[in-house]
Amino acid sequence: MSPVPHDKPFTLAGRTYQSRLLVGTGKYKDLDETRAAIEASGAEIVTVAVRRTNIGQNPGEPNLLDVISPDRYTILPNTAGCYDADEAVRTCRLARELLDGHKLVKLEVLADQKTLFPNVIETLKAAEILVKDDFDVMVYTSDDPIIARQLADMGCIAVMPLAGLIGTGLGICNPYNLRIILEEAKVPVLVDAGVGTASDATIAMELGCEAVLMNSAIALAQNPVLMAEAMKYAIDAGRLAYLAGRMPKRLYASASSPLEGLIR
Ligand SMILES: CC(=O)[C@@H](O)[C@H](O)COP(=O)(O)O
Repeated sequence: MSPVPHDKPFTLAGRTYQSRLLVGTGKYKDLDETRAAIEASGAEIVTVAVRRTNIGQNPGEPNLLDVISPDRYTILPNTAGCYDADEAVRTCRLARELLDGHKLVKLEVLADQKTLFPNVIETLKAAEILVKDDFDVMVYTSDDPIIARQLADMGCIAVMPLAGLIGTGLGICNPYNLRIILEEAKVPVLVDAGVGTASDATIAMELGCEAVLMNSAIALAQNPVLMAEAMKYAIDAGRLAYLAGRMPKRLYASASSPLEGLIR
């Protein structure tokens, strides 16, 4: 059952999830810390950078899947470290081979190493090829509503605009663009990248995102396991607040206690 009563389930590629928090596996001290933090986060979907993490392509070396079992978690291979469409497509095909025909991928095509900003031209190219090749494509993109719309129209199953640049922890830099993306979304919108602390995740969910993906905020916290747990509650709190509907903002005061019936 969902931790948020009366909520519709979070569904991706025909599968439903209780948790709306997706987590990465990079930057942890060791595999034990990775496992403990992911467990504390309650996440059911774990993303893995295929070009940087051994999921079977280097036999004899420690394999992440021995710690994060595909029997327990949905593994979401991602194309981190790819700078053009060809590289990203090749990486997704490698993941499909390594994971026995697995179709769900997170596409990210980056523009340069300093900003790790999405290269949207190459992202659109890669998305088109991967969708035709029968992948279920979740796509990391800029917070540009027009690009987000094109990616959804092309057949991506989820769009993942950044909150801020990867690894910056700056939080949601442009909530107004996210609002526009969310208003016209035809597929689930997940914030991906830039979350720094629990309140950032809550804001993303309050805005109406279906879920949030993060890595650095948990892995680089002083206590990753505790932060992972904080993120779990932050996501649920944001989702509840979204469903509840916030009060309107006002410029002027409005007394909290009733004015009628006052004893004068
Ligand atoms: C793990 C992953 O997929 C990253 O590429 C992602 O975008 C997370 O970014 P943060 O590390 O800023 O959360």
